[in-house]
Order: sequence, then structure tokens, then C-alpha cells
Amino acid sequence: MSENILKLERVSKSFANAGSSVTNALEDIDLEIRSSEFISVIGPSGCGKSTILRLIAGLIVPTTGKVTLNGEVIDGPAPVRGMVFQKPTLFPWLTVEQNVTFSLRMRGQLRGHEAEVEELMKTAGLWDFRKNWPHQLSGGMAQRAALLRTMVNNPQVFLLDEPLGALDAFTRMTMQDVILSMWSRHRPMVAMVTHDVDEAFYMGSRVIVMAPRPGRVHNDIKVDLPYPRRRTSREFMDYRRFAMEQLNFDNRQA
Ligand SMILES: Nc1ncnc2c1ncn2[C@@H]1O[C@H](COP(=O)(O)OP(=O)(O)OP(=O)(O)O)[C@@H](O)[C@H]1O
Repeated sequence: MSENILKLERVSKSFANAGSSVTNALEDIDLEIRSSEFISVIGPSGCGKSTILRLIAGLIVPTTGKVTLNGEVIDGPAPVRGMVFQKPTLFPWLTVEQNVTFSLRMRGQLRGHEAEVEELMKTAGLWDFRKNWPHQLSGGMAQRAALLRTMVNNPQVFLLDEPLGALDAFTRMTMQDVILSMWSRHRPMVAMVTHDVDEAFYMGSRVIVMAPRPGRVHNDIKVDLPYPRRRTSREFMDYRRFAMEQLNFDNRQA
């Protein structure tokens, strides 16, 4: 399988505010992501994390610079770049299974993919709930269904914007493993925004630390730890400590 390369080259993004002021959400971002990398993006509120994902998704275009996938400029959304948001957006009138297979059915591609869908739903613990309606699901189950719905398209680029932010700590840790096990099947390129430093290092093969005003890359850390990772290992704690220093949290304690 050929390697996919996503590039942000000298990308800046400004937003006009009410009145005449402008927010420089991102300034001069250079970033290269390759197939099978799992990128976690962390940084303080407002530093442009979601803006990076929205640019890659093609929901917005850069003010200057360019975003390309395999050399082609991204200027709109496409199924090869799937995005999952913090709040799962399932169709309430469709069952879990119908939600997960929605885009496959729309494209007439469900036949031949049934076995794969079944296996994915079993991995995600949703098979026994496939006939349920979205309102009958817990938050974690709904988010798993939303993740699968994007995953069944086999996107080249998988964009996750705080996908686990609304979940309790235990469900969140389980979901981290569910996402990693789904990722390990085809190893698509993943870019995930999170506010949780542990999550960033537990999941990411690379962690991008961003700084605000204007949003820029402060550090790009390769996480040299094999999967599955141990949250309590010394190496894990070393990465965590380093990131906390980068984010300047080590000297903000009371
Ligand atoms: N559509 C928009 N119009 C005006 N300003 C915007 C728009 N989208 C984002 N911004 C501004 O751009 C900056 C970066 O926003 P962004 O949502 O990317 O940050 P973030 O790092 O994801 O923040 P958070 O962690 O709080 O979700 C913020 O100052 C935000 O107010």
C-alpha cells in the first residue's frame, strides 16, 4: 500500500471578529504527517488545535499557505478524510447498525463489507446493541458508534476533535484502547486533539505541543514507546513530565 503524506506548509489562518479586529488563530504552521502515524495535538485553549483539524478536513481554507494530501491541495471535505467530533452526531431515526453502515449503504458498498462491519462492531462492543436506537445508548457507546461510522469508510486520514472529552474517566480509558485497537487494524493516519496530556502520550506516536496568540507549534515530540503502553511506567511518566514542563504547568502549582 502506498504511503500517504499530509502537509501543512507555511499555513496561517485569521478570522475576522465583530468590529474590525482579527484573530490570528494559526501562524506559519509547517507540519508533515505520514501514513500510520498517530498525532496527538495538545495546548492551551484557543491555540488553534481545532482549526488545524478543520483545515485538514477541508471545512475551512488557510488564509495563506497550503494544506495538501499526497500533493493535492485540500479545498473541501472528502470521505478519505473522516472527522469525529466531541459530541456524537448519530441519526436518531436509525439503529446503531444503520448509523454505522450509513455511508456504505449510501454509496451502495455495504455488500461485501458485512463481515468487516460485524468484526468492527464486536471489537467496539456494539454488536449486541446493533438493533438499539441512539437514545438507548450510554455516552461511551454513542461515541463508539460515531467512531465506527467514520472508520468503516477506511479513511486515509482520521481526524478526532476531543472525541472522548465528554466521557467519565473510566469510560474514557476504555475508549482509548478501543480507538487504538481500531487504529491498529489498518493504521490510518490519525490526528487527535485532546486536553488530556496522559491521553496524548498514551495514544500518540507523536505529540504536537502548541502555543497560543498566535497559534503555533511549540514542540513536536516523537513518542518512542511500544504499544500497548503502561500509564505507570517510568518512561511514560518521563514523557508526561517533559510535556508538563513544555506547557509550563510544573510551576503553576499552588
Ligand atoms: N469561525 C471563527 N470565527 C472567529 N474566530 C474563530 C473561529 N474559529 C476559531 N476562532 C478563534 O481562533 C482561535 C483558535 O480557535 P480553536 O478553536 O482552533 O482553538 P482550540 O485550541 O481548539 O481551543 P479549545 O481548546 O478551547 O477548543 C480562538 O481564538 C478562536 O476564538
